[in-house]
Amino acid sequence: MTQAQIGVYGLGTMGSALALNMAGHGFEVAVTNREIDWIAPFIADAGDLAARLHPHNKLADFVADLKTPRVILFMIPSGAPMDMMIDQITPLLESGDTIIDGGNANFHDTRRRSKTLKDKDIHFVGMGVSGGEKGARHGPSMMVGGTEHSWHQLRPILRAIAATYQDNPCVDHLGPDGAGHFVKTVHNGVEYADMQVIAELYGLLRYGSAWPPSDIGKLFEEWDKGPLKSYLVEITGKVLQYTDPFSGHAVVDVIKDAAGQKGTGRWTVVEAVRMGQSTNMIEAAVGARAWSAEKETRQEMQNHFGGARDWFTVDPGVLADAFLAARILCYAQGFRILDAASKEYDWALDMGRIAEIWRAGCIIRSALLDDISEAFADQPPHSQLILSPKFTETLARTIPALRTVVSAAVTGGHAIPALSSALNWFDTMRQGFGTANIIQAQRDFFGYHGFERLGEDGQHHGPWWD
Ligand SMILES: NC(=O)C1=CN([C@@H]2O[C@H](COP(=O)(O)OP(=O)(O)OC[C@H]3O[C@@H](n4cnc5c(N)ncnc54)[C@H](OP(=O)(O)O)[C@@H]3O)[C@@H](O)[C@H]2O)C=CC1
Ligand SMILES: O=C(CO)[C@H](O)[C@H](O)COP(=O)(O)O
Repeated sequence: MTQAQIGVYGLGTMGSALALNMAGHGFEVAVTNREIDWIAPFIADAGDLAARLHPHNKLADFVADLKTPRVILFMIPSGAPMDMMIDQITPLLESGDTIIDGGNANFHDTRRRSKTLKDKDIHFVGMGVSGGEKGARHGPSMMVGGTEHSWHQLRPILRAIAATYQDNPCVDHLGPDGAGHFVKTVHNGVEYADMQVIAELYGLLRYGSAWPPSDIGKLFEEWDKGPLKSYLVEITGKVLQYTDPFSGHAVVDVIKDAAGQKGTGRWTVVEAVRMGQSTNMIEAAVGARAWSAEKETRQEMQNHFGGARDWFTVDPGVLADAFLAARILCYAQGFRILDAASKEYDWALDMGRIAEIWRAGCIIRSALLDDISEAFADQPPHSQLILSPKFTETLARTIPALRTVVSAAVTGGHAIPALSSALNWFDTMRQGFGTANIIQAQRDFFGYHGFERLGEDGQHHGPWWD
């Protein structure tokens, strides 16, 4: 039998879909799984593609079936399982082989693993994969970090299986070691914020204007035909129009309002803060998920304070503009963190290229990303999207709508952590002279920390120390 061109370890949701995608593009794929009972049913369900899938029950046989230098993709949970598998497989590998972690790993782990394996001349690739099961099966967006050697090995396979946008595969080598996983982490941070904004807009229409879920779904369907076009808007439109077969209610009404989270949103926030940045929309989204999980406390609070919200009468067109403004600000915050990390880790991330490979296949794909890639091509001042001529005009036009929505919602007692964070960030950034002079005066007063005087060099102290 021909040797396999790539091995896929982990036949869960993502690994099995990626293996089928590769086989569907003509690649010979060796496959295995921790629980070997899953392997035979996977092959049985693969139909014609089974001819190019090489199942193995033993790790040593799986490795031996691979062409050298070997390429092995792991699609398993991040953290300890990945370390354990690296320990198991490394003794079976040879110089020049590549291990890929396609899971949502913390990029610090990826950097550590790349360094450790480099000493054994094994290459380690941290690859962000986005698009969920369907994306993995029919075309994901993939963010690759690692060595040029590995990219050379992987490129033909990844370009073949990736989603395409105007014939351009949504995959690229973004930088060394943790670059790919960091970009995926920020992708997910943006995903959290965009989802939270959508949930807040839904809440305003549902609880402020008493729109039934199906009507809100139809509005999202409309929005998906214009500048707000995106995968998340599309699926929200669909989700809201489903009826629960058991109760006959809208499906959203039978889903517990407590959101899960696996860590990537939180990592985005932690890294942003560690680098002296802030991404208050993503912080708001991570926080909102955490608060949502405190359902009992919220119910107790409602008993004490009441959960009533005022009538909210804002035109859907105004909501759409507010959404567009918030979405621009959300992406802008994501790209600011990417820029900061790129400088700190010397990754030389190409922001325009990242926007390009996010245009199809991934969860945050949206019409706006096309404009963002063009905005980066024009080199916006200070690399800031909010200063890009491509967006300043749109922001000037849509911020009044965001202000209208935020003011009405806040006055009416509607919780809108992400929308209000977006506006707060915008208002902070448009003040050439803010209020941090007071912070500096306080710091100097209580701690002799010193401050800069306007137009003068050096550190100074206030008259309170004379
Ligand atoms: N689902 C999604 O939409 C996306 C997921 N990801 C990431 O992809 C990775 C896989 O996710 P997904 O396919 O959804 O997960 P699943 O739970 O569907 O599958 C997990 C796979 O990992 C294996 N596994 C679990 N624990 C271990 C272990 N300790 N050692 C070896 N193998 C183990 C499982 O084997 P077994 O069958 O024996 O349990 C199974 O093959 C994760 O890192 C996830 O964050 C990335 C993008 C999107
Ligand atoms: O990577 C993904 C999408 O891009 C995964 O679906 C991930 O699980 C989403 O994060 P969370 O589970 O925290 O919502």
